[in-house]
Amino acid sequence: MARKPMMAGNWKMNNTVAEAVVLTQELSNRYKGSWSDRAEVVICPPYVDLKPAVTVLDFDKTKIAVGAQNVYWEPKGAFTGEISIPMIKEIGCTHCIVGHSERRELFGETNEDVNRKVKALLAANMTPIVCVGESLAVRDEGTTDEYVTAQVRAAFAGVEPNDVARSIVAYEPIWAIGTGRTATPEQAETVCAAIRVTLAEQFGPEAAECVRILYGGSVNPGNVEGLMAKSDIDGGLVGGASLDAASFAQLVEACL
Ligand SMILES: O=C(CO)COP(=O)(O)O
Repeated sequence: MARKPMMAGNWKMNNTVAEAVVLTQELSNRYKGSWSDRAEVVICPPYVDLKPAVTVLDFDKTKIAVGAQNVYWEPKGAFTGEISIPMIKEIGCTHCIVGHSERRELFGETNEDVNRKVKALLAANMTPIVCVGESLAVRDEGTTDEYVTAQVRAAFAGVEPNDVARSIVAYEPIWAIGTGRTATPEQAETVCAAIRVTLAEQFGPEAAECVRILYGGSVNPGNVEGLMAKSDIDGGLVGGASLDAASFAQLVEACL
């Protein structure tokens, strides 16, 4: 089954509003939706940049979608410092990263939190980009597949197959994030294939065949082609290289 490739940029905690406007203008000048029948492009800026990014990118023109990097599952209330799904949806976000390893490691996000966020986003008809990935210690123990597939099962526990089918999974080995040390295409494909097998076992082969599985971790214009050539890798979730319009454009072109 042909899955539409996706290139997603995770800006992390980078770019003020003024900087975000410049970068999104550069992106908008480059794309103008010319590739949109062959790939989906999403950028995930910090919260304060979301509305300016939606405005500048003008999805109808560029087909570049905007996602948040995190969200809380309750719709409103006394949750100081949190941002709700209705808030990001109203300003035009369609996607949201969930369970990034930085949120799990630095902010104590658990598999249960990830599951709540995934369910709440799907209930709001938004697209979760669910991040999973092992530490170097887990890889050295030889239990990567078990660890990552357990994260996938936990993230989608209790979710209906048709909702799983419209979700995105991003496999991001922690040891490859921001380190310049990319997983080899073979290493990445092995885990992405294991993720798809797990999804098929849990939710049926049809749903599993629809799920886009992205690879993330030091993706750059020099290594993207080899990764994208793998059958279970449907795109990338990119940090550093998404902060520069020219290099992000190269990544998008590589997945067309
Ligand atoms: O964490 C990542 C994307 O979510 C990957 O970051 P880098 O591309 O900077 O390694």
